[in-house]
Amino acid sequence: MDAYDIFKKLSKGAHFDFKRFRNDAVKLKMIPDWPKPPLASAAATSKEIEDEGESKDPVPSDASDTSLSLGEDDSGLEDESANDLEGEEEEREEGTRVRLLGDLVADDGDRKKRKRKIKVQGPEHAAAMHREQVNRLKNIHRIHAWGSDIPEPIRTFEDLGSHGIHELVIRNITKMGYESPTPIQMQAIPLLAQRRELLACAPTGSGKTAAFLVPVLSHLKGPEKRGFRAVIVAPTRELAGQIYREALNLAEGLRLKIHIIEKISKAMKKFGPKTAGKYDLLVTTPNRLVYLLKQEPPVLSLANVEWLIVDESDKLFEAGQRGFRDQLAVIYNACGDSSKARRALFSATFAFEVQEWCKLNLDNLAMVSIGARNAAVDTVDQELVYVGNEHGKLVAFRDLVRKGLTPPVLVFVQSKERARELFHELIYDGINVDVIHSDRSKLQRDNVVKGFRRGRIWVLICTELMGRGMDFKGVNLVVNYDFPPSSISYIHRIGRTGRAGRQGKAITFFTEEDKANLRTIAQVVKDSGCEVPDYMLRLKKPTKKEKRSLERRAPKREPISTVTRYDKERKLKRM
Ligand SMILES: Nc1ncnc2c1ncn2[C@@H]1O[C@H](COP(=O)(O)OP(=O)(O)OP(=O)(O)O)[C@@H](O)[C@H]1O
Repeated sequence: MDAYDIFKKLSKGAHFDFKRFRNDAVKLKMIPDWPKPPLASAAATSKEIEDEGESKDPVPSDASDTSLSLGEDDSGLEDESANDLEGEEEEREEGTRVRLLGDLVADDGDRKKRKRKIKVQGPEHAAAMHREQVNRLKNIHRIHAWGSDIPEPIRTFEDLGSHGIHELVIRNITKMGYESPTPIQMQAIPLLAQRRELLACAPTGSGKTAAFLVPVLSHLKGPEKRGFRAVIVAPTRELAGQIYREALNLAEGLRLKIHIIEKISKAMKKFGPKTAGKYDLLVTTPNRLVYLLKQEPPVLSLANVEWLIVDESDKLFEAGQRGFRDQLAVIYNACGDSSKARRALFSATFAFEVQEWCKLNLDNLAMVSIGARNAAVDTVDQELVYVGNEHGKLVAFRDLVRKGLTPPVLVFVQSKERARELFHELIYDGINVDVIHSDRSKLQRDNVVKGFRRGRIWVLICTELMGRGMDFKGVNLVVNYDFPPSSISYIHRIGRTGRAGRQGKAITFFTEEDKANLRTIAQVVKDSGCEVPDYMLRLKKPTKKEKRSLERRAPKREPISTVTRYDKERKLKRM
């Protein structure tokens, strides 16, 4: 048996790529060296190739650049010829001999296999491949979507054009330096562009604001002088202010009139019947809006509203804030033709009650969730530090300062009083520190936020007020001076750092008082990839009742003061 025979035997049933091995075959004088055919014939259909295979003529003159394949069709996956091939196959008998090289022939023993493979190709095959790619994209970005007719996620911002997004908005996205869409933007924008009602849940700092602003602004297109056509509701005025600024940036050039309700008294004068018509988009907290709507006659009209967006929806629905559902009903009912008004709710954390409410109230609901629900972002390096007692917290914080803090730093405490106390302790330590809580005037709050953004304030002491939605670029460290009341609060607080893919750090102090919630929060820390001591995960789980009571009432703590009770008692004894 010579090499030729061996090759013949070995190549039986094999795929032979004529394009790749033609030179070798010519060198071995297995086939004559014909000139290359023009491209047109290289693109000969599979049917032609198969017909050749049946030909009596051993090597037709234009066969040299076609791939003869067993088990595969190289005519192109989406080529209709694949379908032709299918028909052809049915008529063939088993055991046909197929030409491999020159006069080399092999029994087509793989006939059945080939039949099956060829059959799945064609338009259905292309559709299956496409679905597979979409699924892969969703898996990579951990996009989960539920509902009927969910559109495909976009891959790039260029794809927005095919979803009808206004070209000026696309230009503004680029101007803002956003290079590619975040997972929530990939899926939520096409859904909202189809005017679907939506419940969306995506991690802190993952670009939810743009995910709703882009389709809403694009839908508004330009000024229409019909009054508000979109309303965005957020839980705090600081967050409303932030959304307002992002809306102005994304809407540049659209000439839309975007308004934020800062002061009720101002709004009362502003929205007279003559002026109300000139606004297009309203950003507000629910209390202010409901107050204005409940005036007789209502101070503003939502008769032409087409979009109602709720940011930080689970905060607004939180237990004890039962009122918000009623407020939302007041707002929604004020939207003239409510069937025209589409609603979308966004948050970083998922609440079962919100989902149930949406299922009950929203029309043809779509739900999107990115990654694991109620998880901390994995870009934050987290640490839980036992500090013994209240005095230990001050010592530990001063130790952090001594070792060198890299500003900006956010420090969370559980109440306004404690925010004040900590501020008075730290103000003499020579660090640029300030404090924000709901007792400070609006002007003071605005100035503090501005100062922190501009780097004038290095350490900002705050209450839960700053926990939601606030986007301070480059916060390096979050310190939970007081243990958070729940894992949800923990996720939002530490989410002020490690935003938009940046790295961040979070340090959480705990004492004996915080044992009840320690296990739950330690689990969140562990799930996001950080280390926690095993004993924490073995602690007793808090009951639902305990959890709820902790959420409502933070543990009573010693005042924040360098002078401890022990020192005070000793001082008194000496007197
Ligand atoms: N596609 C993008 N590419 C880069 N940066 C982006 C993109 N989209 C948004 N950002 C930026 O990411 C940061 C976080 O965005 P945003 O405040 O909307 O987050 P979020 O998901 O609403 O967070 P939170 O849950 O804390 O409210 C912002 O500074 C925003 O400018």
